[in-house]
Amino acid sequence: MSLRDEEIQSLGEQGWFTRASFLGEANARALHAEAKARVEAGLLRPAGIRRGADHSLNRDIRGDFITWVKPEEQGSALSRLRDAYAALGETLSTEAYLGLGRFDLQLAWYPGSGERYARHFDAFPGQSNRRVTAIYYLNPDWVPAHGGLLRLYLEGGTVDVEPTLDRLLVFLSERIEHEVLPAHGPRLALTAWFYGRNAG
Ligand SMILES: O=C(O)CCC(=O)C(=O)O
Ligand SMILES: [Fe+2]
Repeated sequence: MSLRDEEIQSLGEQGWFTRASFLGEANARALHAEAKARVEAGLLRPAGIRRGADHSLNRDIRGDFITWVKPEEQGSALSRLRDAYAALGETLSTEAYLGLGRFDLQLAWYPGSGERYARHFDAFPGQSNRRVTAIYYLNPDWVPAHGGLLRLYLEGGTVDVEPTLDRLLVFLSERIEHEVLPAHGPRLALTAWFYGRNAG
């Protein structure tokens, strides 16, 4: 894969870019079916943020359900996405000089009863080797009333990204604070966190 000039420029200047169509509709629909099957098989667990000494989950801060996606069968749509993310990481390293290494892949599902994920960073300078966050959205039936927009907090104000089928969003994990607004329809995404090349 290759990055467009405006994507490299946006990443360098603003710390993010989005591409409305990443793998094409047929691939996106196949991925949606595989992701949904994992949800329906009961493989996802409440994410949440640990709250104090009792370690209970604060679902008001983070209401999604997640599972880590391990390397999967060749030929599956998920393995094609993993390959596409690997190619994205290499391209970001060569064309945007980001020096990325391996990545973790997570499937996240918001059932759609108003769950959200409060404003946060994915990484803090010096505390983590997470360098780049890439999110691929899988919501074929999304309409504005479903909400679940990803709000980015930028220097000049906020930008809201629609979690529509086949959309890719890429941002610098340490630089872009963001928030998932309440989801009133089912919301699926596959997120990759890329680590620095020298990370353990
Ligand atoms: O799904 C999204 O749009 C963002 C999720 C998120 O911020 C996270 O998992 O850290
Ligand atoms: Fe995040």
